[in-house]
Amino acid sequence: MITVLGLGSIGSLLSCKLRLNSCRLNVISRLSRNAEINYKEYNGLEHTIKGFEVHTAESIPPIQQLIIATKASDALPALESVRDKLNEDSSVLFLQNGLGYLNHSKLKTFNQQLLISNTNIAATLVNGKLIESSNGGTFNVTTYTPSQALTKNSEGLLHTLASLDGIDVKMVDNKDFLNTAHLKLVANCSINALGSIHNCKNGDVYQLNKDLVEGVINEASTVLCLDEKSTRDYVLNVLQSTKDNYNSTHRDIYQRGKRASETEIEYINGHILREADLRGINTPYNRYIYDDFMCKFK
Ligand SMILES: NC(=O)C1=CN([C@@H]2O[C@H](COP(=O)(O)OP(=O)(O)OC[C@H]3O[C@@H](n4cnc5c(N)ncnc54)[C@H](OP(=O)(O)O)[C@@H]3O)[C@@H](O)[C@H]2O)C=CC1
Ligand SMILES: CC(C)(CO)C(=O)C(=O)O
Repeated sequence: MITVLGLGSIGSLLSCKLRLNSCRLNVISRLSRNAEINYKEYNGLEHTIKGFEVHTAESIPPIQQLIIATKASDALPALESVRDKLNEDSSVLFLQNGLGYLNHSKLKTFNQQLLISNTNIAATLVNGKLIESSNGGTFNVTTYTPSQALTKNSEGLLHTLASLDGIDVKMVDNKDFLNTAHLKLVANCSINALGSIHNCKNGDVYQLNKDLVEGVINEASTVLCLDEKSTRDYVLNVLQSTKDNYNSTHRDIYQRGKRASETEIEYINGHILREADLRGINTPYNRYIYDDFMCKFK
């Protein structure tokens, strides 16, 4: 059985899709929440989704297959909070945006199989209502430890994920994963901070910030050694396919009242700045966006 840790936008979306597929699941939330989600599918169909149990980390039964659906900075503390509920053969899937948050020696103390992924599905939870704002999407998945064979629980978890409506799961090797993660990072570098600064949907980011978006794509492609044209095509495609979404950082700022330093921008534009620094590359557009965001929401 799958356990979803974190009942925000993506955790709720996966929980709803699992329930619509008649899968049994447990969810973990820090707040006591109603075990009911009002879900509006991308195609406009609305449902009230029930039938899953909301637990705390303390009350959750033993976990076989875990999806960590928190923000990047919460992912390791969240995993730690359920350490004693995992068995040796449990499987854990990360899906966070951003890079650098898993570079922690603590992860090596987990014997369970860890899977890392990036995804282009999109959703927003507004006032208790979950709005799906992408027409499905893909999870690019790899094992955290390179070239590991999948365990039974990992296979089961990915098989269930792939059976959900609109969800595609691609198992890739570590090199290809890094490539997809880098592309996704450039999309997030172009969208999340700017969408928050301008308080706009993804679909309006480009028109409002054409020069900045083009500058960020150019810089990030250089830093991450990506082909600039295909990176640009990828970013424009994400902007279009998620045009009705307020990005996940926007929600942290406007709905949760988080400060800039508590958001994922540190692992998004911040990651590019750190990599650029290491390699002596000048990234004025990224620097401008990062500083503007940090100053505006300090
Ligand atoms: N939203 C989107 O469209 C997309 C998001 N992503 C990525 O997916 C990840 C999740 O994003 P999103 O769903 O938007 O984020 P949200 O902030 O909406 O949800 C995160 C949830 O995690 C919960 N949480 C954090 N720590 C714990 C913990 N220790 N125990 C239990 N619950 C915890 C938070 O709970 P609490 O309410 O208590 O703070 C919150 O409900 C992020 O990395 C994001 O960048 C990727 C693609 C698209
Ligand atoms: C794909 C996108 C930009 C969707 O909004 C996202 O990853 C996010 O919101 O963080």
